Amino acid sequence: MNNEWLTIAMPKGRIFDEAVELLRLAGYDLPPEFEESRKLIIESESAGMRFILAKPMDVPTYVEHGVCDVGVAGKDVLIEEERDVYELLDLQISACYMAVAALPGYERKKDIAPKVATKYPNLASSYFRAQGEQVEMIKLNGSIELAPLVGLADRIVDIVSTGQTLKENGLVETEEMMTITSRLIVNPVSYRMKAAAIDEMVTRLEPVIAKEETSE
Ligand SMILES: Nc1ncnc2c1ncn2[C@@H]1O[C@H](COP(=O)(O)OP(=O)(O)OP(=O)(O)O)[C@@H](O)[C@H]1O
Ligand SMILES: O=P(O)(O)OC[C@H]1O[C@H](OP(=O)(O)OP(=O)(O)O)[C@H](O)[C@@H]1O
Repeated sequence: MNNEWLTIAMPKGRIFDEAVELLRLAGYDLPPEFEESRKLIIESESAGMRFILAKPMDVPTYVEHGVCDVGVAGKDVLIEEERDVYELLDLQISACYMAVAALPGYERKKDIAPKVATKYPNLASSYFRAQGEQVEMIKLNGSIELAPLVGLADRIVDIVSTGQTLKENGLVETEEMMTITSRLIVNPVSYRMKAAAIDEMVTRLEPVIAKEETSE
């Protein structure tokens, strides 16, 4: 393994294709096996880069521990995970937003803390704390919209993109909390030791992001 190379933590799933496209537009030569393979470590000799393919929620962990120099992670994941990493760039991909939702007509009962189901307990707790509202958090790992339907929770905090999941499950959005996009993050030590390669990456990505933004 060449230690001069940049090691990049890429999120598998939704963000992956858009992140790969951005890197290719920035001029990085990525192997065609990227999109097809089941390999979890992929190297590009011409780009001088090694990619590891991780679960989106784990990307900041790989970067914080320094096994990856940089990574691509949703702002939602960065807020939830609170890892010791620097955020370098808003890549403006995989845009969505975080919202509070409930069954129509839901009203908070006096003196009882409402139950909130979410995949993002830290993010949701700080949001409600900032609002001065006491809630009981129920951590789920997916199918969050199910919780109010079966009486597990009064409200949910979850990502909304098209709104289709809320609609099809008869839920309504009560508060829009924050917009979410994917970010380029870096390990603080890597940022000092591999400053030239990381700065070059930012310099190459910036015009591509701006161009993508104006073409939307
Ligand atoms: N509609 C959406 N739902 C969820 N995440 C979205 C959506 N649109 C964009 N995103 C971004 O994609 C990331 C999640 O990607 P993905 O759904 O592939 O991972 P995941 O939630 O860990 O998946 P799973 O647990 O289903 O494997 C989020 O962190 C968010 O930044
Ligand atoms: O507004 P929409 O376009 O409908 O997208 C939002 C839905 O997508 C995500 O779920 P995902 O598909 O990742 O499944 P999950 O429930 O297993 O997390 C998210 O948690 C919402 O449920």
